[in-house]
Amino acid sequence: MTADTHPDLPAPNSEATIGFIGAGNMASAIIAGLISANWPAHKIYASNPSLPKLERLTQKFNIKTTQSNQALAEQVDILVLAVKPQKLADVCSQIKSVDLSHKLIISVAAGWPIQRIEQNLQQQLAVVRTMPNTPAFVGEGASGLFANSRVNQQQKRITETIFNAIGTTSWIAAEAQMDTVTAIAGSSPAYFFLMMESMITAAVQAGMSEKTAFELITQAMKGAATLAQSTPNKSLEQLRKEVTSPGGTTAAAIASFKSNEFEDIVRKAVDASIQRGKELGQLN
Ligand SMILES: NC(=O)C1=CN([C@@H]2O[C@H](COP(=O)(O)OP(=O)(O)OC[C@H]3O[C@@H](n4cnc5c(N)ncnc54)[C@H](OP(=O)(O)O)[C@@H]3O)[C@@H](O)[C@H]2O)C=CC1
Ligand SMILES: O=C(O)[C@@H]1CCC=N1
Repeated sequence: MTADTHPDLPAPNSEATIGFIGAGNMASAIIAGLISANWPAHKIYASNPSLPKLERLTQKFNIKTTQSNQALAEQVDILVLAVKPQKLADVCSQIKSVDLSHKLIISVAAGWPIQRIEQNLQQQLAVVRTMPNTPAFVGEGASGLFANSRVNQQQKRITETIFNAIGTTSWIAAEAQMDTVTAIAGSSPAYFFLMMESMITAAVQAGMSEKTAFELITQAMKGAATLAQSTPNKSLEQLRKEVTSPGGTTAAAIASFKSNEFEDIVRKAVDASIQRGKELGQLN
């Protein structure tokens, strides 16, 4: 056996059992991605305190569900911690008696450092800390991944397989950067939604129908992102300048953004998110 193989985990070919503690938004998005990627439904488990969310997942995907986190933790090869950071200590105390040493632990919780997860579970474990985002619901997620030193290559590949099912994945070199990943990728869809909401409000005030404004604005945002991704030889600044005719309409809007310190507003928001991530990682 090499360091890259693990006796209890099959190759990353959807053969392992995977269980989600917490059957909310992120768990549902990842489960939907796994099902689309042909992960067998009978190898996917979810646990949650309230039944309706479990029933919805069973109806939609025919996965296995339980209200017992402990039973789920005992059953699966890959355990995904998908509860709010404020609930993670409770979950850890419910499952710490389970021997997790041969399992891969994946956390999607904001803030919580891997070391704190291990401390709360009272075990040294192979843990991947991840930060996906809600565009995962449409297969367009962006997930940052960080593995501790106990995670082997096979476990890294299986983590990539899971998160590639909901979008793109980027391995992050230092765990300290995970709060930044949260600020710029986990949380950022909300910033873009706020931007689009604000633009729709402005367009409606200028007399346009909300429907037309929605169509134009969402497509413009999607198009700008696609253009940036498909033109790697041009910087974002260059792309921006190509829109901005001297003395034109864009220049007027950009000047207004700048005079209202848009860049400073964005920097402060990202810093606030990073700071909150650090706090969530320490809250009891
Ligand atoms: N939403 C997002 O955009 C992103 C979220 N995350 C992270 O993902 C995690 C989950 O967030 P999200 O899916 O949005 O949250 P949700 O509230 O949608 O899901 C959390 C789920 O956990 C359940 N839950 C609560 N207590 C327990 C418990 N003791 N045992 C098992 N399940 C429990 C809740 O059940 P009930 O509702 O019945 O109480 C709920 O279904 C968070 O840690 C968050 O930081 C990461 C990236 C993006
Ligand atoms: O707002 C939050 O705390 C979570 C983490 C990233 C997105 N939602």
